[in-house]
Formats: sequence, C-alpha cells, structure tokens
Amino acid sequence: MEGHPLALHDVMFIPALVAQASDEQNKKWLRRAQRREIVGCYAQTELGHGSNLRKLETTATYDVSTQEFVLHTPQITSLKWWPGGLGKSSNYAVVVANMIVKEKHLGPHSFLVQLRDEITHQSLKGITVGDIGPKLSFNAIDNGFLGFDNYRIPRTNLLMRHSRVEPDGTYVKPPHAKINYSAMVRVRSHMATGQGNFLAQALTIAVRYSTVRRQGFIESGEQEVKVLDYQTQQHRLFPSIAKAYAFTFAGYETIRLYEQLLKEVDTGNVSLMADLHALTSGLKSVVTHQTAQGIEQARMACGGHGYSQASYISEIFGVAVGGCTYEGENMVMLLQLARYLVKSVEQIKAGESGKLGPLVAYLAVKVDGVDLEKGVEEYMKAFQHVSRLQTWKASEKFLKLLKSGEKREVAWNKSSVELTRASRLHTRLYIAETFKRSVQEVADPRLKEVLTDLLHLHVNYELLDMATYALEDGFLSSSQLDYVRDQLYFYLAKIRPNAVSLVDSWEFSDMQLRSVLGRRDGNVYENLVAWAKASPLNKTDVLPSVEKYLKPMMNSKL
Ligand SMILES: CCCCCCC/C=C/C(=O)SCCNC(=O)CCNC(=O)[C@H](O)C(C)(C)COP(=O)(O)OP(=O)(O)OC[C@H]1O[C@@H](n2cnc3c(N)ncnc32)[C@H](O)[C@@H]1OP(=O)(O)O
Ligand SMILES: Cc1cc2nc3c(=O)[nH]c(=O)nc-3n(C[C@H](O)[C@H](O)[C@H](O)COP(=O)(O)OP(=O)(O)OC[C@H]3O[C@@H](n4cnc5c(N)ncnc54)[C@H](O)[C@@H]3O)c2cc1C
Repeated sequence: MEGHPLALHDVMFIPALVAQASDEQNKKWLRRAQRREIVGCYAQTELGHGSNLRKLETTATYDVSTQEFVLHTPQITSLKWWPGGLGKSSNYAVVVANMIVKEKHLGPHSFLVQLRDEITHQSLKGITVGDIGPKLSFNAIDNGFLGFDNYRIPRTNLLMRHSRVEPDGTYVKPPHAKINYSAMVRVRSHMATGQGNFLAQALTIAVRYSTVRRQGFIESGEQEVKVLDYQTQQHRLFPSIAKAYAFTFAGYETIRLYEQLLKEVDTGNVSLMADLHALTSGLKSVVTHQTAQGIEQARMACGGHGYSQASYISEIFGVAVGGCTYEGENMVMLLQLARYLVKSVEQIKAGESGKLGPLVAYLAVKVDGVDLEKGVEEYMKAFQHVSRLQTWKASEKFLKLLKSGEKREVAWNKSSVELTRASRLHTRLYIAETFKRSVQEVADPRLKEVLTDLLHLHVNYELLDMATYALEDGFLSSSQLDYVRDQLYFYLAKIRPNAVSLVDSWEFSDMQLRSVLGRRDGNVYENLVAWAKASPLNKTDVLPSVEKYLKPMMNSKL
C-alpha cells in the first residue's frame, strides 16, 4: 500500500516507451526494461512547474556537430521534482524537456536518459539526483529530484515514434501536438479502477467492522445492535460501495479506449485523442475526489478505532488522496474537460450538433421533465438535464464575457468555478451511464439483481446530491425529491443483507488489507489488544523518560 520503488517503472516508464519510442528504439530498450535489466521512471514535473507543461524549464538543445542533445536545468526551479522511483532506484528515466533545435523551441518532448552507472549504480557525471524526503504517504516510493549540467545524450535517445529530429536537425512534426502526453493519458485511463480499488479496501474494513461492533439499541432488546444496522451508518457506507463498483466499470471502459487509441494512433488516426483526454481528465478528477471522501467516511464510520493505525484506513487515504494531485491537479483537469464542453456548446450554437461526439450529443437535446417512477432511464435524463443546464450556463457566462471585450484567459478565469461544476456534472452522468450499461450486461440473474439494487441506490443518492441544480429551473418538484429520498432509504435497507457479501466479493486478503478492524475472521478485539501490546512504547514497563523528565518534574519543590 505504501507504494513500491519500481511502481513507476511499470506504470509509466514502460508505457512511455511502448507509446513513444520507435520500433527500432524499442528493440534496444523495451526488452531490457521488461526484464528489469534497467529500471526507469517518468521525470516531467519540476520544482517550479507541474501543471503548466509549456513552461517546463529543462532544455534539450540539439548540437548538430556531435548529433547529441544537451540536457540542462538552468536554475533551481528547473530541477525535476516528484518523479516516483527517481531518487534512488532508477538508473534510467524518460525525461520530458523542452526541445530546442536550430534555436527553435519545439515544446515538451520525451528522451530516454541514463542517470546512473549500470554496474555501480552511481550517478553519472553531469547528473544530480536524490530523494525529495518524506511525504503524506507513499513513503516506500523514492520520489526524487534531478538536475542536468549540460549533460549530453545521443540524438537517437529522443523518443521517435511520432516525431523525429534528423541528423542535420530537420524536425518531423507528430500527427497531433499533444501526442507526447500519452503516458499521462494512460495513467489517467487506469485511475478509475485503481481508485475504485482503494475505496473498496477502505469499505471492506469499515463494513466488516460494522458487523462486529455493537453499540446502542434500535429497539429495546437484550443485545445491542451491530452498528451497520443504523440507517446513518448505511448511508455513510453503502453509496460508496456503489461508487466503488461504478468507478471500476467506468475504468474498464477508459482502459479499453486507451488501448484502442494506441492502435489507431499507429495507423495515423488521432481522432480519439481529444475525446479521451477530455473524458479521462474529468473522470480522474471526480473519481479521486469522491474516493477520498468515501475513504474518510469509512474511517469515521469505525469510530475511535478508525483513528488508530490498526484500522489501516489512514494509510489507504494517504495513498488514494495523492490521486487528486498527481497526473494533473484536479481543478486543472476539470478545466481541460470544460474546454471540450464549451467547444461543444459553440458547435451547437453554430448549428453543427450533428458533429458532436456520442458523449456530448445530449447537450443539444432539451428534455422537459421526467417521470422518475418509470425507472433508471428517467434518472439518466435528469442527470443529462442538470449537466446540460450547468454546461450551457457556464459556457454562456464565458462567451458573454468574451463578447463584452474581456481577454479569453480573463473571461475563462472569471467563469472557471462554474465551468468546473459543469465538468463534474458531465462526468457524474458518464459514471452513472456506464454503471447502468455494465449492470445491464451482467448475465447471472442473482448477481444482476444485487448490482441493480446498487445502481438504484447510486442514482437516487446522486440525484439528491445534485438536487439544487434540478430545483433551480423547476425541472424537479419537491414531491419528486421526496420520492428520491424514499427510494434512497428503501435501497439502503434492501442492500443491508448483502453488504458483507458485496465487500467480500472484492476478495482482499487479510495480508492486503493489513487492518485489525477489517479481519476476515472478525476477531477484532483480541487482536486490537495484541496489536497495542506490540507497540514500541510497551517494550518496557518503565520508559527512560521517567528518570529523565518525569521524576525531576515530580520531585521538584517549585
Ligand atoms: C501504484 C500507483 C502509482 C501512482 C503513480 C503516480 C504517478 C504520477 C505521475 C505523474 O504525476 S506524471 C506528471 C503528470 N503531470 C500532469 O498531469 C500535468 C498536467 N498538465 C497537463 O497535462 C497540461 O499542461 C495541460 C493542462 C493539459 C495543458 O497542456 P498544454 O499547456 O500543452 O496545452 P495547451 O497548449 O494549453 O493546449 C490545450 C489543448 O491541448 C489539448 N490537450 C492537452 N492535453 C492533451 C492530451 N493529452 N491529448 C489530447 N489533447 C490534449 C487540450 O484539450 C486543448 O485542446 P483545445 O481546447 O485547444 O482544442
Ligand atoms: C504522489 C505524487 C506522485 C507524483 N509522481 C510524479 C511522477 O512520477 N512524475 C512526475 O513527473 N510528476 C509526478 N508528480 C507531480 C504531479 O504530477 C504534480 O504535482 C501535479 O501535476 C500538480 O502540479 P503542481 O505540483 O505544479 O501543482 P500546481 O499547478 O502548482 O497547483 C497548485 C494550485 O494551483 C492551481 N492551478 C494551477 N494551474 C491552474 C490553472 N491553469 N487554472 C486554475 N488553477 C490552477 C491548482 O488547481 C492548485 O490548486 C507526483 C506528485 C505526487 C503528489
């Protein structure tokens, strides 16, 4: 859970080679990387810049006389800072640097760079490298810093699958300006399943513990109730169970789309890039935010013992919440999706709705009302309505400011909170729709029934959560919202008997969960006592601090 020093080797270094190195280059490098003869990371972010890639300061200047690139970090803010596995483990890195050829700045490009000697592992001359120090979590990963002092690499170390620099310095452009960002798109495509998995771990612990923990009464009786029987506890946990499933289904789809993109790009078709960038930008933001919230609720649902490290939920939280920042800070990525949504609105206004992609086609179709009692399809229409309403509102605000003479960037900034709201609603619609489609495809009728209950819980919870938007223009009435509330409580109770099976079906072993509270056998109390006894403070009955500090204080006459 704390991460692994080689995680980025698998998650980004190898995928960056696969997507960006030419076949010829990969004959040299990929096999060695796959066999772990060389260990690599993905070094892009700098001390001074992470979000704004156009301002990266590390330069790779082509020297035509030697056919080499000269890598240089001219000032302190240019140091690479944060890359996982960079500090101590990696001897190679895919380094993203601003490429300069014949004095022309050609923007961020990726280079394979050797950092350490393959035998001694010592850092090479011209390279400064080290670990950035302890973090909130992920402390088994050596996130690092890296500086270059006019460090030379061969021309052929520029990853050349999509763009090239010929020996004489001729630059061959890629088929899409942002094709070098593919390693990030890949991780973002995988994040929904990864985050769903973190959420699932925290929920497994909290749900299991909630069937062991007895406290208080619902009706006066002999035995106190399992806390999972409280409606408030169910409300805290069950919607997140639904989300963990929903995120996983959405993630399967984005992973499949990324694989499709890779194949299409190789045939020169880059049409999917903008769609997948927009989709994964929104999805990573919503999923990481909701996962962090869900894990924190799971911790609180375990009461005092949730706060103990014995629960292990705090560690899961620390790791998962990193996802709100890495692979694009959430607000920044929501604004990337917003660009796509505003463009779609502009297309509709220009009478070109026919050109809209399938995920945004709904923006052009107005719905007057819904009959929620007819089922999930009507909920989807309601989600479409609130997303469309907010997308148009935010877009109109931006376009009006533009028309009034504001500069584009200023108008954008003044509309940005509204724009991020639109992006979230659009993404939540996508999550609900993929959840619905995935449940429809389940073949086993018993499994389908319980997943359908979760889907119903999800759509009612989500609609209630975004109710202000739907009430704003009278799309939903207060009596419809009462219906949604009743449905929500109905499904909380309906899911209760299956709650433990739903979390057990994720099949986390005790070793994976590392939680005293979430043990499969339910023997929580005796193991909490054993865990406490093993605390380093309990190694001796009397601590040295007694002689050193407590006694002088207690014996003082002052
Ligand atoms: C086991 C667990 C392990 C955990 C591993 C954790 C590993 C973490 C790794 C990392 O964090 S790696 C570093 C990640 N860094 C980022 O994500 C940086 C975020 N910033 C960006 O991605 C970009 O700077 C930006 C915000 C997308 C802007 O890029 P840029 O300045 O180059 O764009 P503009 O010139 O403004 O143009 C925007 C234009 O480009 C389109 N676009 C941007 N990216 C893509 C893309 N990937 N694919 C397709 N299109 C892209 C964007 O849609 C705009 O299009 P238009 O609206 O102008 O049409
Ligand atoms: C655990 C972890 C692992 C990482 N691993 C790697 C790795 O392997 N390789 C690598 O290269 N990097 C890695 N990173 C770095 C990571 O990708 C960046 O930290 C991330 O992209 C955010 O960039 P930043 O730090 O520049 O944030 P900043 O951009 O400085 O964000 C600060 C604030 O400014 C706001 N902001 C910034 N720009 C805008 C804008 N245009 N509009 C509105 N608001 C804006 C943000 O929303 C945020 O609130 C890792 C980071 C973490 C935490």
